[in-house]
Amino acid sequence: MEPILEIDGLTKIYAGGLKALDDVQLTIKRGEIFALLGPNGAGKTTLIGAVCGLVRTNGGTIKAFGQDLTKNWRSARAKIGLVPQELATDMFEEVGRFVAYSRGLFGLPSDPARIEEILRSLSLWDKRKEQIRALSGGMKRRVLIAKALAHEPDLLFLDEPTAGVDVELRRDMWKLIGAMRERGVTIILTTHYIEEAEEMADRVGVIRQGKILMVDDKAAMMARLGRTEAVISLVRPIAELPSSFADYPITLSDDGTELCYRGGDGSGKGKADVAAITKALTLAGIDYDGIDVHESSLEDIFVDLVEHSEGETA
Ligand SMILES: Nc1ncnc2c1ncn2[C@@H]1O[C@H](COP(=O)(O)OP(=O)(O)OP(=O)(O)O)[C@@H](O)[C@H]1O
Repeated sequence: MEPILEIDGLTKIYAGGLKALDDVQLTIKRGEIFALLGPNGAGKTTLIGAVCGLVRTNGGTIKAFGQDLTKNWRSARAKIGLVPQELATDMFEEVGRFVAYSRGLFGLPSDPARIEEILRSLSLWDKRKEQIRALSGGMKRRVLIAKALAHEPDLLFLDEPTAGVDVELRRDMWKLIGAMRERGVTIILTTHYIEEAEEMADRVGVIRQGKILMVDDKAAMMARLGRTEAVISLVRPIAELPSSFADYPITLSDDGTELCYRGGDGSGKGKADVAAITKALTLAGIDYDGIDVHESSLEDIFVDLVEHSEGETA
């Protein structure tokens, strides 16, 4: 199927000379949820801004729905929704009017039934006559989502959709994002909460200093870069590792009471290694009284990736 968004060689240099996007290559498939992960200042918002026509780029191409955005910006932009990080609007505006108004901005006729459906799905219907300034932070965020959905976009950008909201609201948001995907909306979200990417995304991209470090299916990324860590506590300290353990990525703690394994590839190899090691310990007459096994999460992988690339680019 034709990708919904194709970004090629995209570069953005801000006025002060800072390269916020550096030859970015990214293809988004229709119907997927794509999570863009990156530390502060990595270029996530700039990338979204470039696709949404808010940031003027210095080079590269952006094709959405098969159209070159630099040549045919308007019709493609009408199919894109953006939920920005912050509300930049007239805070005295009424919720309902604010949301409904955005259809007109994209040349769509008014559709009160559709607006009602969106407001109800976000639990905003009862608040429709309230001024935006009277809402809580989480509710304001829902208003931003409602606004972005009002013109029925096929491609939706959510810039940090759950930053600063409480856990309950975050879970509600995840449900809502899942429901949008059910409707066929392609979703690109940026997040600091790796748990969010782990929960929601089909694919994950990692960006740092304007460069995309890696893009992969979430499951494939965890399988390829995942690690197993295990700490085996010994009953009595040993002076050195028996030579039969030489093939395993194990270290012995300084006091000789703990074996630390760090290996595997996220595919189950690590657990099999740990099982084999415990068997070998028994054979060697070394008693142990505890095993603590930890499979790496997307968070561990992300931290690893960003730290390594820091070493490379510093
Ligand atoms: N208008 C601007 N003028 C100059 N520099 C800018 C401008 N906007 C962003 N930058 C810089 O560009 C870099 C990328 O910023 P961007 O906001 O895209 O990052 P981000 O990944 O969205 O960060 P965060 O997670 O903190 O929101 C940062 O170093 C930022 O300071």
